[in-house]
Amino acid sequence: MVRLENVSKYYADFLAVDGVTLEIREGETVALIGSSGSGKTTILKCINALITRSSGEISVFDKPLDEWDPVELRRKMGYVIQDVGLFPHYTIEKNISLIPELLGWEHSDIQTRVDILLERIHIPGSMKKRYPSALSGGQKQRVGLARALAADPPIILMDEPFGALDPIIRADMQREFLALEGLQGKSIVLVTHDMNEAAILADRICLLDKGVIQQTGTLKELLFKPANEFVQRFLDPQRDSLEMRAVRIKDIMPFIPQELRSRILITEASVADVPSELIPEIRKYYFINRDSILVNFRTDEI
Ligand SMILES: Nc1ncnc2c1ncn2[C@@H]1O[C@H](COP(=O)(O)OP(=O)(O)OP(=O)(O)O)[C@@H](O)[C@H]1O
Repeated sequence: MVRLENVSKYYADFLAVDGVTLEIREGETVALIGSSGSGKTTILKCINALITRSSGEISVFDKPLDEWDPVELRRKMGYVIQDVGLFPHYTIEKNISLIPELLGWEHSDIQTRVDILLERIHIPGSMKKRYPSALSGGQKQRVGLARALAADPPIILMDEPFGALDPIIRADMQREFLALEGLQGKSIVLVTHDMNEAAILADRICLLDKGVIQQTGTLKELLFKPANEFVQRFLDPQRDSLEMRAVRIKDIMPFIPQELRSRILITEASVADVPSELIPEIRKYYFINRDSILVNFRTDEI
């Protein structure tokens, strides 16, 4: 869907992205993660041609980026950025309509689309004539997402989409994001600083340091088969909570007593997603048996 082959980017003589090779497959969410300045935003901007790479190849739907008509490329990619980037002098409705207008949609089709999207992001239709300054941070974020989804692009690029939100709204938005009709089936590249966010939202995680990919893989792979010491150290501060996210209830079922087992209904869920009243008990059995539980993850089964 989107393929980067040995992509590098220099700003003057500073190498910000160094030989990145990465594929984002149809329908998957890939998180680009790494410390500040590791090149995440630069990679995203290279993908949507906001900046030009210095070397390497990028293709979208198997067509080299340079062969795409810029308007057609925008049609394929929605872009969501941290400070939302809503135009303050345009109403909510107008902000969401921008790309469909650019693409020459009929006025009535645009109106219908705006109403559908507002409903999906749980913003009352009565608010569509408001300006962004009259919205909360979480609402602005949702309108930013609606704008990116307006022309139903198959690819969504998101740069720290929840970065400006306080932790509680952030957690709410992450949950909404996972459930949002309209995002299902899309290929998503998500830039984040937050390993937990990557763990919750992404199918695969691409960890960068100083412009170089250190490892691309599932959360399990990064946790239990780190490619190098950098990966290991990057995950260490949150290792317990990340393990809870990677390990599923069914993985620990044999290690918990029958009485507790009968209270757990969804065995496909990760340990982190069990009902809050069960978490302390499950954690207890998880930590007592941790080595036995994790043995499978350290083998080739991942
Ligand atoms: N226009 C520019 N001119 C010069 N250097 C730049 C420019 N844009 C980014 N850089 C540098 O390139 C490096 C990578 O920047 P980039 O914004 O891609 O990193 P990032 O991982 O997204 O960082 P952050 O998490 O802080 O947003 C940084 O050292 C940054 O200072």
